[in-house]
Order: sequence, then structure tokens, then C-alpha cells
Amino acid sequence: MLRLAVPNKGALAEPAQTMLREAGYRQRKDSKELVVVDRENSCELFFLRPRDIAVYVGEGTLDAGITGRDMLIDSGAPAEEVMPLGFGRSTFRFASTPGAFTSVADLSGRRIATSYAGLLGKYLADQGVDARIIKLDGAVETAIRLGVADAIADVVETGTTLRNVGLEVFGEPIAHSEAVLIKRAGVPETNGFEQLIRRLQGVRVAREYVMIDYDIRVERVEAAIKITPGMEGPTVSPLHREGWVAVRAMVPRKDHQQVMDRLYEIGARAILVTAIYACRL
Ligand SMILES: Nc1ncnc2c1ncn2[C@@H]1O[C@H](COP(=O)(O)OP(=O)(O)OP(=O)(O)O)[C@@H](O)[C@H]1O
Ligand SMILES: O=P(O)(O)OC[C@H]1O[C@H](OP(=O)(O)OP(=O)(O)O)[C@H](O)[C@@H]1O
Ligand SMILES: [Mg+2]
Repeated sequence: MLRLAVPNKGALAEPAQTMLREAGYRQRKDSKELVVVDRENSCELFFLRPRDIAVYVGEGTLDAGITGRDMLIDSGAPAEEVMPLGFGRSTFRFASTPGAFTSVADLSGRRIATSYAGLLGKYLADQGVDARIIKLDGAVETAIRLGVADAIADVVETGTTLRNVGLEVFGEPIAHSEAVLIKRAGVPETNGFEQLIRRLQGVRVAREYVMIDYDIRVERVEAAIKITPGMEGPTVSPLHREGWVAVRAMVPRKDHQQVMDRLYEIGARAILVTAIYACRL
């Protein structure tokens, strides 16, 4: 059985569970269930705090887990990223009162509040900046106002929380994060693990691509294929109509309207875009 850790709370919990459901894994029926056995897929799902997931996976007690890249780095656990999952995106940044600091170098000898002491400590060491880290559990934005810190280092998604307390980011982003699939560092992937990876990749592709179908005159096919090269070359099939062919290819969902415009301009007709329900490449 593959033993997989899934975030039980916080920003990653709901999207992680949705992605696993789309990948065909059984999900828990209510939030009080801490372990789910999915016999059909030979998988056990453990619902854990996202911050603890890299610790379990690093110790080898669980084979795989879903957590944030920032949390993986912060933990310092011997676990490694296997693939990014495309949700839970955020940046990890310095912030303070407007104008107080302009770069990380200004933080020498200052106090920085954070709930990601491991991640911040590594970054400061890399930058050669000697500052004091004040480790807090959450709501670190308030630490400056209460005089506990001169700056903070925290997760920023929309920036609303910072704006609400009158703080501004400064310096370069410390890290770019998203949800990632992780495994213990240096161990090979088992069969069940490879199946999990293929399924999650399938969900990502089904979310990020659409299928486009269109008819075009034979002499325009090469130009059309430049617009829709597909993943491994598009399918071109004969049409009953003399001198015309049908083309089918995958295109990035975000580009599909522009692609339709460009195809129409070079003479494509009957252009249809459909969602991909599931896929295995
Ligand atoms: N708006 C957001 N707020 C917080 N975390 C976010 C956000 N968007 C993405 N994330 C990511 O989600 C993860 C944080 O999850 P979570 O909110 O459960 O952590 P936490 O705030 O430390 O936990 P808790 O709120 O229980 O103390 C990180 O990987 C972070 O990068
Ligand atoms: O840029 P924004 O969209 O405003 O999101 C970022 C905020 O969300 C997180 O806090 P969370 O709600 O997890 O509370 P916490 O600080 O107590 O963990 C994070 O720590 C920031 O405060
Ligand atoms: Mg939180």
C-alpha cells in the first residue's frame, strides 16, 4: 500500500483533496476522519497538518505527501520535491512599514518575525545577513505594530493582509511556492508512487489544456499546425469534402481564444473547443 499524506487544514487542504479526487482516489467523508483506506487503489491517505507532512515523509514513515514548497524547505526534513501541483501559489516576502527598509542587506542586526524560521534562516545565511529571527506561530503582520520585530517575512498571496495593516513588501522575493508532491530524499519510486505521479500529471494536463478540432484546406495545414502543434503532433484526418482535412490537437486552455482567432484568419472553419475530462500522456 502507498502511504500518502494529505493536508487536513489550511490553504492547501481543499484543493489537494479535490485534485486527489479527480485523480481517482477515495476521499474522506467528513473532516474528522484522519485516515482513509482506499483498497481499490492500494493506497492509505493520512490527513495531517501541512507543516508536519515533510517531517513524516522525511522520516520514511509515509511514502509521499502533498505540502507547500515553502513548508518543505522550512522543515529541513530529508524529503524532496517530485512534482509541482499547480495550486496554492504564493511568494514568501519581507515586509515592513513603508520606507523603513529597501533590501535584505538593511536587516543586519534587526529583528524579523516569521512562522517560517527555517526558510528565513537559510535565506539570511545565503545572503550573509546576520539578523535575529523572532519565531511566531501566525498573524506575524501584527508583530511590528506591537514592537516585537522591525520587519516580517511571511506568505503573500493577494497582498490584502499586508495592505490592511499598512505594511509594504521590500527586497527580492525570498521564495516562490506552490503545492508540491514530495517523497523521502534519495529513495526510489515504488509502483504505486509512479501511478500516483502519472495520475496527478493527468489531472494537471486535463485542467491546463483543451482539445481543439477544426477543418481546413489541405494547402493551409502546415500553417495551421504551426498554430496548433499539439503535444506530439496533431491528428490530421481526411474529410469527405474534397481538398479539406480535419485537425485535432491539444492547446493550452489560457490561449484557446487567440488560437481560434488565428486559425479562423488562415481559413479554418468549424472550430470546436472541448474540455478534457481525464488524460494519461
Ligand atoms: N493565502 C494564503 N495564505 C496562506 N498560505 C497560503 C496562501 N496561499 C497559498 N498558501 C500556501 O499554503 C501553505 C500554508 O498553509 P496553511 O495556511 O495551512 O499554513 P499555516 O498558515 O502555517 O497554518 P495555520 O494557519 O494552521 O497556522 C503554504 O505552502 C503557503 O505558501
Ligand atoms: O496576501 P494574502 O492573500 O492576504 O494572504 C497572505 C496571508 O495569509 C496567511 O495567513 P493565514 O490566513 O494562514 O493566517 P496565519 O498567519 O495565522 O497562518 C499568511 O500568513 C498571510 O497573513
Ligand atoms: Mg494559515
